[in-house]
Amino acid sequence: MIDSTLPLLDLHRHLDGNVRSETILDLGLKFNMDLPASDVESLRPHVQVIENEPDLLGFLQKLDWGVKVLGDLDACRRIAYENMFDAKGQGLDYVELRFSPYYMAQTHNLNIADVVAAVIDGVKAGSRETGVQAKLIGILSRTFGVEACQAELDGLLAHKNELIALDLAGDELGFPGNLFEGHFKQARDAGLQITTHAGEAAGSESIWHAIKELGATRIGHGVKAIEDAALMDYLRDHQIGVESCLTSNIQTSTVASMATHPLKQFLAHGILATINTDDPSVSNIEIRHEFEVAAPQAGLTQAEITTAQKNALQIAFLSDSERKVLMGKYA
Ligand SMILES: O=c1[nH]cnc2c1ncn2[C@@H]1O[C@H](CO)[C@@H](O)[C@H]1O
Ligand SMILES: [Zn+2]
Repeated sequence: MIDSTLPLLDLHRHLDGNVRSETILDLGLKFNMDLPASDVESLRPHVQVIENEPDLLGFLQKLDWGVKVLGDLDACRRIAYENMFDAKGQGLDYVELRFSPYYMAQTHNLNIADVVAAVIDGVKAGSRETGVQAKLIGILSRTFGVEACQAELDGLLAHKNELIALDLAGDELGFPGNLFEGHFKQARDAGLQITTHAGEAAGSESIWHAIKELGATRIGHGVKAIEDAALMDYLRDHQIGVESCLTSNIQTSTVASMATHPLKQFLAHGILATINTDDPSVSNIEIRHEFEVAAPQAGLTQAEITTAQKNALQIAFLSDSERKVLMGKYA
């Protein structure tokens, strides 16, 4: 259960992995695109995980239609705006929304920095109207390679004051973190914090690299840390937060079953692990489901679920005063 005396946060949520089916259909019509279906039900298998995918890349394909229909900047703004209302509908008090502007810009050749501006604008408007607090994390989509990621970084840094952190997502096995050390140095020099997807498809060495070479102070997924006792201690001792995404990890076949998910062991070890959604519309889940169905299936007790909810407050990219404001609503 969600502890209703505490704020509810989602720290790992891709806004371009949470595009409504109705919006995909609507934008497909608007931009005269050849969609694989013309109603929500028949679109479902093209944009949602129906059965667990054999691997991460199979899962990631399901995000593609959500960005292919982004025919102009208004469309980018729209999905960002709608994400804030989805968050509100789930009772979220604070979200860190992440997005890959290169991925969003790619199909229709949009200007990357303009896509970033459109997303910022949509999230700000949505936040104002819903009262849900939001911060934005820029993503480098490693799948498109080193040069594309530099163009993506340039677009993000053009609006660095509106972003809180930089992430690295996509094909972790095909494009290891060492290819992106220069990118992350630029981001840190620009004042961004770092959280990267690591130890999802690749092993614990990818997590070590993210921390030591990319400067990550939080890790997305981090599942493979469970295979490395020294890393488990390091994460705890250095208060490196872990953004766990239970259902996503099953759907990508990163973890074989909910019962064997390492989140419970992360918490027992004293690691600041949290419960998050990843790509809500693609996974066909929401934060409530992760707390109320997935977490108990992963063996978490109510006390552990509450600890995860508290950990999110601690590791969120918030200043102390912002954290107090968020807590104040529940005092
Ligand atoms: O679970 C995940 N693991 C790795 N990369 C992901 C995941 N979900 C989405 N993306 C990646 O994030 C960018 C869009 O925000 C895309 O690069 C997408 O492939
Ligand atoms: Zn993710």
